[in-house]
Amino acid sequence: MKLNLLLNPLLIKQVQGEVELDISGIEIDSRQVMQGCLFVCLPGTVHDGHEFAIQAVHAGAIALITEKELTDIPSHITIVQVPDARRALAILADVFYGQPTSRLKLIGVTGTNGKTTTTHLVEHIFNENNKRTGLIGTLYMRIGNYREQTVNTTPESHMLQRNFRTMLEHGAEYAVVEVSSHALDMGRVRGCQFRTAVLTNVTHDHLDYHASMERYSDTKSLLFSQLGSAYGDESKVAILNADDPVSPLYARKTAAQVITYGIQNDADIRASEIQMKPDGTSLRVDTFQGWTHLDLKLLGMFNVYNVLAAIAVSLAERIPLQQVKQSLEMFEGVTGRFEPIYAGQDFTIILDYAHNPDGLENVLQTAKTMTQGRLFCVCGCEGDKDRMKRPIMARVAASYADFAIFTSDNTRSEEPDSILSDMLEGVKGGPIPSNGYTAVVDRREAISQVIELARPGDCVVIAGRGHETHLIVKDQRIPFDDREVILELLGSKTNPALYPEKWVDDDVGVRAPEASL
Ligand SMILES: CC(=O)N[C@H]1[C@@H](OP(=O)(O)OP(=O)(O)OC[C@H]2O[C@@H](n3ccc(=O)[nH]c3=O)[C@H](O)[C@@H]2O)O[C@H](CO)[C@@H](O)[C@@H]1O[C@H](C)C(=O)N[C@@H](C)C(=O)N[C@H](CCC(=O)O)C(=O)O
Ligand SMILES: Nc1ncnc2c1ncn2[C@@H]1O[C@H](COP(=O)(O)OP(=O)(O)OP(=O)(O)O)[C@@H](O)[C@H]1O
Repeated sequence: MKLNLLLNPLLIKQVQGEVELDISGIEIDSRQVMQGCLFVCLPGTVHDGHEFAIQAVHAGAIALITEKELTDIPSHITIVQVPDARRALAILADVFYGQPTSRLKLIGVTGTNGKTTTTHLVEHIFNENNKRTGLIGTLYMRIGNYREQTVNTTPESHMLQRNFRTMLEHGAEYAVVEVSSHALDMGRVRGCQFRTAVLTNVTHDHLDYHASMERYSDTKSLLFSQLGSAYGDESKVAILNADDPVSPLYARKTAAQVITYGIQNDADIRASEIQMKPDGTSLRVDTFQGWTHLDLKLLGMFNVYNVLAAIAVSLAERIPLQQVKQSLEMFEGVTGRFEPIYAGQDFTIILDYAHNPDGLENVLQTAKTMTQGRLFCVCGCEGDKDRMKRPIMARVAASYADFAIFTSDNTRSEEPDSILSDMLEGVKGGPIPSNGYTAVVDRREAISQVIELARPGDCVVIAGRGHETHLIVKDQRIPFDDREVILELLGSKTNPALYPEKWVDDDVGVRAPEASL
């Protein structure tokens, strides 16, 4: 596409050089630049993209979008100075990829927990009902059998728009996308024409970035205010969790029609008669399209909320309730989200992605209701992220589990001991139940200990990492997959020849190591 066409909608401070250029792509990372690219210099949290402009030119960039004047750039390179490079990036990406969201029916899901599960539920229902649907989120971008890996839950706007374009090329009618608070804050979804916005919930997370819950909640509400205030042929819908206290404020911020869902409070779509079983959940759902009974394979009250949100999205798209029911009852769950791992052992192991207080509490609450014996939990907290949630998560784990092992997650630049100390602050001397806990720095060792402790009827929750296959330690990505570790350790436990004699003791109290580092 010609640079001058791309620049048309932009507010520009200054242009230096030729604009009748053919642009082959848009890039924000000098290491990804190809010949003929337009390189957008973004100020970042670690670096300033302007510092890499010359590398981008050497890699093949023929034009630059900048916020500052650059001095060392060869004169044949076009430099376009704009007031705000991030805003410019969103507009450029939208134009470059042919405004794909004006042709896709776009559904955005935001919230602290449940985005991945809800987007997968929506994708599943839509695909089952012959509405070809693409998905973007923490796990991947996918449409049909085509998949691409994503670095962020919500990619930067140039990647996002490229993904939408790919979906259109694969025949998508709908796109369902997880919208993180970081993405809303950084304007990654600016330019996206959302048709439906969904809120799962707002609870404590990411306060390293957003600083306060007020700020975090305000950022999430942007998805709803950005639905726009025009009423065209297509009606915009905001789907809100009636049991979350932020919802009335979010309703006020949007001009769209509102559908509420919930369990406790009055709602347009409401679940009742909820029964948790070992292999699923049954419930009654009352909607503005009548009522039905559901027998889900999903476990957990939190998943009832995710299902209600997905029902709301589906009914807004006029999919009949009975068809929604049939699709939901076939849904098997999402990888690493309350996923039972079975390798012939005589106790339950749940692999889960809960990495904040509310997620962990929900998961352990659910696990407790299905457990006849003792409940064990392995969990950790990430380094260089929200320190405030560490003691809270430890307290949650120790309150619900009969025995909790605190261990390492992505430690990044921090020392594992220091993260564990922060966690232990939450259980030391506080008014928590007298359940046992310990801290084991090595994650594999922590999982090994808990598996050895488990006996028939017990349940082990390995939380925090779900689908992840690497641990980030300093600046290294070290292969570590909880699922593989669990299966490997179960292999030795379920194989009697390898079963270690020393673990035959059944008394957790005696075996629990000291509750200190
Ligand atoms: C805090 C944050 O969001 N950081 C994002 C940001 O990185 P950054 O600001 O640190 O970038 P930087 O390293 O300072 O570099 C600044 C600029 O220089 C460029 N650069 C840098 C080095 C170089 O050699 N050449 C070069 O051109 C970079 O590409 C960038 O454009 O821009 C990068 C490129 O788009 C993102 O990948 C990166 O996300 C990182 C991986 C991240 O962890 N983000 C998290 C906080 C995040 O966004 N999470 C949410 C979900 C959270 C959740 O719900 O759990 C998400 O949507 O993923
Ligand atoms: N509606 C919900 N309410 C509370 N906790 C939930 C809910 N849904 C899922 N969880 C818990 O949160 C974990 C993450 O779920 P999911 O991946 O669907 O959320 P997410 O919002 O996509 O998370 P992330 O943004 O970190 O990728 C699950 O493993 C489960 O423990």
